[in-house]
Amino acid sequence: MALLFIGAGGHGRALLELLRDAGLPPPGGVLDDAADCPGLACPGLPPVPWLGPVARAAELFSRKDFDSAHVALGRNALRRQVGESLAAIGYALPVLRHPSAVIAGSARIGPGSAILPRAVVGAAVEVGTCAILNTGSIAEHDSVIGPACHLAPGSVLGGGVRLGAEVLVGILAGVKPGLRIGDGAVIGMGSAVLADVAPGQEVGGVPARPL
Ligand SMILES: CC(=O)SCCNC(=O)CCNC(=O)[C@H](O)C(C)(C)COP(=O)(O)OP(=O)(O)OC[C@H]1O[C@@H](n2cnc3c(N)ncnc32)[C@H](O)[C@@H]1OP(=O)(O)O
Repeated sequence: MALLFIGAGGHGRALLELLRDAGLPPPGGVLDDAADCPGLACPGLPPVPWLGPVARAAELFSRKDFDSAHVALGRNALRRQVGESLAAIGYALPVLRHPSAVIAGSARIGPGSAILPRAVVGAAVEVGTCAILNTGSIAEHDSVIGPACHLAPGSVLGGGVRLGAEVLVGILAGVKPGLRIGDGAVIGMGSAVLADVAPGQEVGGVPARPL
């Protein structure tokens, strides 16, 4: 059965390329709440038809049109919420992994996560559900990445960093080994994080300070 995508935006396009590079078939359809959604399109790839709003997921599952899905939404909290509701319906949430990603054999990747080109996941790393490890990001050994976190392109977690749920580590940001970053925190792009970050806190700069 075909894969259903949720979200017809830029992250969805990145994942279409990932599927092609991995030699996997494109999704059979996409759900998106935008009323005028044209479907998911990327030059040179077959268009993915829009099948309606996200609320149609249960009906499509019960009709046996789809049995697996991927949430291609950039907003962490929404991606987690939609991923959990799809899992409750019964959808399988496969990990989408680009062939150029390097994932240690001892790492564990949660269902619904996406590992983009040249991401590196080190020894004994644990990644929760519906995470995005974006292009060229690095999670060093023993790091723990909570559900629906996003390591943006080029960001780096030193060894043993612990991220709560729904943390955004911005483009090219770095986190010193062993630190803890609380649920929902935002690490601004280009930051150097040298101390723990509280839940919900937004930090930026070198060294990173509350914004
Ligand atoms: C494939 C992809 O594209 S994945 C994309 C992933 N997304 C990212 O990596 C982006 C992460 N987001 C950021 O870094 C943002 O700048 C945020 C979330 C930290 C702040 O965004 P906003 O709330 O819109 O803040 P805004 O731009 O209004 O700036 C507010 C202040 O913080 C400062 N600031 C913003 N971002 C940073 C940063 N990364 N580092 C240091 N200072 C910053 C601004 O200079 C400004 O300071 P001022 O008030 O003295 O002028």
